[in-house]
Amino acid sequence: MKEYKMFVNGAWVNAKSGRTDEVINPATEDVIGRIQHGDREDANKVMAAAKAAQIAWRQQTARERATLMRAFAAELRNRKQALATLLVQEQGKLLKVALGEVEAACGFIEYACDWARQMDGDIVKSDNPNEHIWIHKVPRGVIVAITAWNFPLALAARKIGPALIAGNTIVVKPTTETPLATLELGYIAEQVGLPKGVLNIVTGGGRTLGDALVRHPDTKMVSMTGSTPAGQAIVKASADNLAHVQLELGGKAPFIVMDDADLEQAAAAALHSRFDNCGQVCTCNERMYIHDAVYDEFMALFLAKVKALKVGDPMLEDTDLGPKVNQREVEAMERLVAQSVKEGAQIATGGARLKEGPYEKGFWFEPTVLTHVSQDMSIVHEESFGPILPVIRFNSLDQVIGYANDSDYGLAAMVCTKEMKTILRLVDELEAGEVYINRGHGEQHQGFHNGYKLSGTGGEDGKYGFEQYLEKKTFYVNFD
Ligand SMILES: NC(=O)C1=CN([C@@H]2O[C@H](COP(=O)(O)OP(=O)(O)OC[C@H]3O[C@@H](n4cnc5c(N)ncnc54)[C@H](OP(=O)(O)O)[C@@H]3O)[C@@H](O)[C@H]2O)C=CC1
Ligand SMILES: O=C(O)[C@@H](O)[C@@H]1OC[C@H](O)[C@H]1O
Repeated sequence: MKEYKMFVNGAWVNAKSGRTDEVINPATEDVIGRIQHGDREDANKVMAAAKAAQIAWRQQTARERATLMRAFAAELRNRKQALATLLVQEQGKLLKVALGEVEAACGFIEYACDWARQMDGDIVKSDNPNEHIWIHKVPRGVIVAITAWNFPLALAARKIGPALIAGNTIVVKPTTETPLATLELGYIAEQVGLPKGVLNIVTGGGRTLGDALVRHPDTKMVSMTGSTPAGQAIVKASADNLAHVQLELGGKAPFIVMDDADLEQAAAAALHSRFDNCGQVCTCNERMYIHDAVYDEFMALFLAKVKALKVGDPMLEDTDLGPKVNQREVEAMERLVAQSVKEGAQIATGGARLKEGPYEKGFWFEPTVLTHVSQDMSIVHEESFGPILPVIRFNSLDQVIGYANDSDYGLAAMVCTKEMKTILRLVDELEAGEVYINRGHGEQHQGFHNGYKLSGTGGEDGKYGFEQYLEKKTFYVNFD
């Protein structure tokens, strides 16, 4: 087991409180790490360090910052196996998914580095003679990054990359559930010679340390990934300093199989998009709509695939699902299934927590498919963020667009169809920021990960995500 301190101003420090928290392995319930329990006092110290460091950091050229960050990404890649193993231990994700997460983290940083010589501004003609209007893009200052437990390393890199290339400094607060791989980034910062105070990593509860960071007067932007309630609390807390807030929150993505779909392709995509990372991906297939004309054929294909899924040791190559991340989450699965059955749903497969034999320790749940589900049931509207899939039949495009939009969320949607008219209608009518046609979920760095409704605000990734780490400054230069 490893003891971690907080990485503040280039040094490893203890929390002022002297308190620590344990991190457990969700597959074994073993304690695998101990972290500092930071709080409001620690927030002031780390913000002062980040603010002081930002002056020299923004004065470096973007190319110099990118050179350092490319070295950072290269060292991250050098440590891929060890970091992936740590991600498996703290989050329970499959080793192959964890290896992909480390690569995604490298990619997020390298994508940001590509922007180093793309940052531009505007020169605009003035209405006044002998006057220029210059619109400059400048860094915001200190960025606070708050991340969730499902892809902790990638979510941190997604924010660190653009923040630092744009000339900001950053304070990262990972979730107390899965902070270890993120803390390892401090050692990489040391190794590549990132100036002190540019990257800071602190640990502690969101409602205490996180809240103090959000409220701090020197916080110029908060980029948070997590649940909708936490995101809403952050917006309220940021009102005092009016920090720019970028939120990636909950989702309830519909997976729609039209009557003209390639059913084998659709079944494979639906399976991956529900059970990837044990259903703990924000863009997962959270509710599936199957056209009446293909329902029986599709469900026979799909259920056979679900029943073949293997739940077990996430380190093993032939495992399909690891454990849920903690006790609270696996109990939430039990609650959701019980409530669904009470409301009239039927369990087509799965439905129970695994507790016997190799599952005696850990937080295991069966891959679950619910049928005879109606649109008004709670499972169709409440995010499960786990291996539970309600299935609903539909008989027209109008009906299924209405079902899909009947949600407080609007992060992602998946639609299997070959019909161009259908796809073009979805551009206009589907209330989701990210739509996948004929494939399952999986963003790319150059896209734009953008939640509608209660799924978030601001969006991140790509050109539009990078731009949010820059502020505009307009000069009216008169030379009469
Ligand atoms: N849209 C997207 O891209 C993604 C969305 N998610 C969503 O995240 C949720 C699961 O992640 P989970 O970690 O449980 O989410 P939480 O909202 O519980 O926590 C996310 C982060 O926010 C912190 N936090 C919580 N409350 C506050 C607060 N009032 N002020 C400041 N910080 C706070 C947490 O700290 P701590 O935990 O230490 O208390 C944690 O670091 C799901 O709803 C999922 O849909 C997940 C990944 C991606
Ligand atoms: O946050 C999520 O759940 C997804 O955006 C996930 O996070 C990092 C990966 O690259 C994405 O698939």
